[in-house]
Amino acid sequence: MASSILRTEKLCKSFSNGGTQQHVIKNLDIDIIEGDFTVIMGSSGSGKSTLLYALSGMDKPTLGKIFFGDTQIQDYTNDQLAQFRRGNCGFVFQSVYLLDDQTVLDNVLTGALIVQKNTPELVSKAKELLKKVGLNEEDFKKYSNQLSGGEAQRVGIVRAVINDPKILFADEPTGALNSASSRDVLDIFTEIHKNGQSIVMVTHDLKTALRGTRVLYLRDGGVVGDYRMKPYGEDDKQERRAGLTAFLEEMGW
Ligand SMILES: Nc1ncnc2c1ncn2[C@@H]1O[C@H](COP(=O)(O)OP(=O)(O)OP(=O)(O)O)[C@@H](O)[C@H]1O
Repeated sequence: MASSILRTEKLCKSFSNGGTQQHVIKNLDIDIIEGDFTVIMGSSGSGKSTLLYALSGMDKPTLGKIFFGDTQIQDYTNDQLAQFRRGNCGFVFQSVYLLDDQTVLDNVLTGALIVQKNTPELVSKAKELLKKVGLNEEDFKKYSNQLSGGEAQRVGIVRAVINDPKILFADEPTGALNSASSRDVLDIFTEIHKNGQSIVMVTHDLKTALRGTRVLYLRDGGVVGDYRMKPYGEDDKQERRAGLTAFLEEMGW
């Protein structure tokens, strides 16, 4: 049976903007299921990134509870949250932020060494993952200014999964890429998900959302729509697109 990996109870996140309180997330109860590829959508400013940051321990909620498995993380200190993130979460953002003075391989290893020992097995794993995303031995020695945007994002994904995170969080991972690179990156997400990785991804892009198995639609600080799809590739592409489009139209997207 599908089990919950991340759950919120009455989650609230507010910001003080120019003296007024802006309530972005309001009493939100959601349940993220292990093994799902959950996509968070909603109009601009609906709080998608805010929710992702709260769920992943990058930011603290204003009120409410966040359960990661049986562990509640909402009252963690910044140090505890940092430790929690290192042990449980991987992150892919629109901008990759590779270290300029390190090679591709060292960028991946630097992320890994935060929680793992530098062993020949770790180096082999990093190389194997880099090869899986289409990079070769020559690419491993390159610096970030020698990579295309798509290549850099693929390195970013390897860096995010090298520590086997329980959840991979992504915020508009194809936002800065052209359509060919976007497709390559989305194919990698599909492959990672097929291998059992739980993913939570924010996007405003239909093609990206089509890769998910569940789409949560945010409005007025809450989830107003919850749409399910089969894993990508297991159904007719046109029907899948038509189904998701109809759902999003109903949501007023
Ligand atoms: N650190 C912050 N301080 C103050 N206000 C913030 C902060 N972060 C987000 N907000 C506000 O919260 C609201 C939701 O922002 P958020 O970035 O979560 O929306 P979004 O749905 O991801 O938007 P977009 O699709 O445009 O990226 C916005 O009005 C934003 O100005």
